[in-house]
Amino acid sequence: KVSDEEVQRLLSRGILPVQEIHPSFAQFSYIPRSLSDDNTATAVISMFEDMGFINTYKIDKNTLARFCLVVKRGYRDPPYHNWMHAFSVAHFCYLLCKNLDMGQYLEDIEIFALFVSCLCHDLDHRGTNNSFQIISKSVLAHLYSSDGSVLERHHFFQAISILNSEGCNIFDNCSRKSYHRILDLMYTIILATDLAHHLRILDSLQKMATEGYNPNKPQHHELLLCLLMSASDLSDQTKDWKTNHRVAELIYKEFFSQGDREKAMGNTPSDMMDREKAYIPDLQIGFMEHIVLPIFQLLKDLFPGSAELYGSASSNHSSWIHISQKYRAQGLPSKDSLEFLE
Ligand SMILES: COc1ccc(Cl)c(-c2nnc3c(C)nc4ccc(C(=O)NCC(C)C)cc4n23)c1
Ligand SMILES: [Mg+2]
Ligand SMILES: [Zn+2]
Repeated sequence: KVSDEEVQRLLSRGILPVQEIHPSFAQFSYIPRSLSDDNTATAVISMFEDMGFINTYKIDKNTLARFCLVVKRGYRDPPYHNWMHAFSVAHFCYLLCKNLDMGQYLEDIEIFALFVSCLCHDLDHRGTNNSFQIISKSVLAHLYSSDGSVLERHHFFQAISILNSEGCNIFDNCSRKSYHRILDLMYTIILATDLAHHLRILDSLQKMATEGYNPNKPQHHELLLCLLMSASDLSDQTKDWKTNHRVAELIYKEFFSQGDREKAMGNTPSDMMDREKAYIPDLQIGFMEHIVLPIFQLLKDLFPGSAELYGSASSNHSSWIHISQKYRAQGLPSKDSLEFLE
């Protein structure tokens, strides 16, 4: 799938320092989606280098290059859940490591596993959610539905199968003990990307933030990894308004396609997936109030240095409220795409 020429071409220019990719590459304000697709694999290798993982885990450069290209090709091209989403999620994880003193909270191997999980967390996503797998009786549902988190289990096993393919195992030079620890961490972290899982641990997350993080508690390490993964998965919400509403357009394009398919199967889609019923501004306001803002509030409680992330998410929330009032007043149908925002 990935030729030796492609691997050599990726390595030919050597590992680019992150500053050469963009002067503000390591700032929270940087928009990873502004990078062109053919520079993303190079940027991933630069992030591995900049976080010291290539040295610490003795990663062979050819193996790393091939792994990055195979993971990139392991994504399909739905409107939202594509490689650019995975790349932006991994970039945000990199920002957290560079801007917050993560080493005071987590072991290096946990941060390493988190970054690799971000890259792999939505592998082979089809642009439909877990309930669609069940109602459509998809192959994935047949494989994993008894345990729940159908898609997330698939994403994890896709990552394992990439690691097991020729010349792609970036953990080759790790000890057996580290190898098993990394895979256990990846399983926990990728399964945690199911929003239903996040909602289940929300009380424990609030409790941890209230009593204060205790690096001596393994449970706190696991909870923090889940929180950082969810925050990274939703990091588009902490960027500028242009990114925020562009991403909303992609998500609802994906949702409405699923809704169309559910109708074609004779099923009734949820309102947020029904292009005839969805009022996007209000759906966005609800999602930000129930999911996004609480996550970045927790992050702010645990890492005061991350306050600006809550600030930008909050200002995007205000923009949606302004839009909701403005267009509701004018009675404009919301089922048109979000062009009215341009
Ligand atoms: C962290 O895992 C995921 C998985 C899939 C998606 Cl699409 C997202 C995601 N990423 N950005 C968004 C935005 C801007 N709006 C969303 C509106 C609704 C939902 C949704 O799934 N609602 C049902 C649930 C609460 C029971 C997800 C949304 N979302 C995150
Ligand atoms: Mg996912
Ligand atoms: Zn995701």
